[in-house]
Amino acid sequence: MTALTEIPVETTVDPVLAVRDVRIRGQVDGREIVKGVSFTLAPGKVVGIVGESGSGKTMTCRAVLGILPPRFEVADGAIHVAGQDVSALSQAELTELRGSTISAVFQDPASYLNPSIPVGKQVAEVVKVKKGFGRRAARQRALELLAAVRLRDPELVYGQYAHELSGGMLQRVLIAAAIAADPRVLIADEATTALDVTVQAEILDLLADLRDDSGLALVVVSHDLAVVAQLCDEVLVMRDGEVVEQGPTSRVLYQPEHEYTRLLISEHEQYGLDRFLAREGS
Ligand SMILES: Nc1ncnc2c1ncn2[C@@H]1O[C@H](COP(=O)(O)OP(=O)(O)OP(=O)(O)O)[C@@H](O)[C@H]1O
Repeated sequence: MTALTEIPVETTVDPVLAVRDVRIRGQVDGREIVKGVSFTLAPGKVVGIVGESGSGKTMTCRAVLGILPPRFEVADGAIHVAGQDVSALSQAELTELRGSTISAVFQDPASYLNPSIPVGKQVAEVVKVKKGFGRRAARQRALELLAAVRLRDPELVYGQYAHELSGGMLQRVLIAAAIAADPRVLIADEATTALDVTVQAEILDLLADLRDDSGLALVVVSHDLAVVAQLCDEVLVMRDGEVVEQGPTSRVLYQPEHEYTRLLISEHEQYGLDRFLAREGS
């Protein structure tokens, strides 16, 4: 009889996000602005999307979140979130999916907060709506979330208004709101772009901790290769709606095959990517 230990163990984990040959088209002029993007994301993994402005990074994310702007459509391909084909979902089901299974933070956090409601209350509101908590429990959970994103005095921050907080603190509040319903995927679209280098590094560390502690899978969109180098397992390089190169981050950064990737790397060397590459290689 075969010993149990000799039976091969299935190690493949179901992806939490699978994007297959997605094409996005403007319905007015028929222009294809994303021309076939594919990747899969397993729990606890991080995929990065880099490329110049207008290359289709944000539109790809918006398609994944089911929030393309009016008159844009996914013309071809498929998106599965936690095994569900998003094209088969109703608006109500998509709304339910957002926040609870897949969530996002963008640049300019202040614009996502109501200026006249204390920020903690806004996080508590997400907990109430998405988790069905009562008022007191939602407040308690919001305080825990503010602590989890390493805001130093959660009680104080809870009652503050957006204009009283720095950009880095606001981004932490937004991350707290984004993870309030325990999503499995978080999209960070240029989430650290507007922040100074030290605060950016702190937010990237925070995202890495969330990945390590809860198996959160991340999609990190950035025009900054150094950000992607720090966090991502796999990277997609986009230009004009096309993925010109894709693969494990270390391979793409060490042995870029595409001329455009080489250009991006040389442009970033002055921002410290060279230091990252030296550390990885040593
Ligand atoms: N709301 C919109 N209405 C019309 N066109 C849009 C809209 N948003 C994006 N586009 C167009 O879609 C294309 C892809 O834009 P997208 O925002 O995805 O690029 P990106 O790579 O995220 O750039 P950036 O780094 O500047 O955010 C661009 O040609 C852009 O002009």
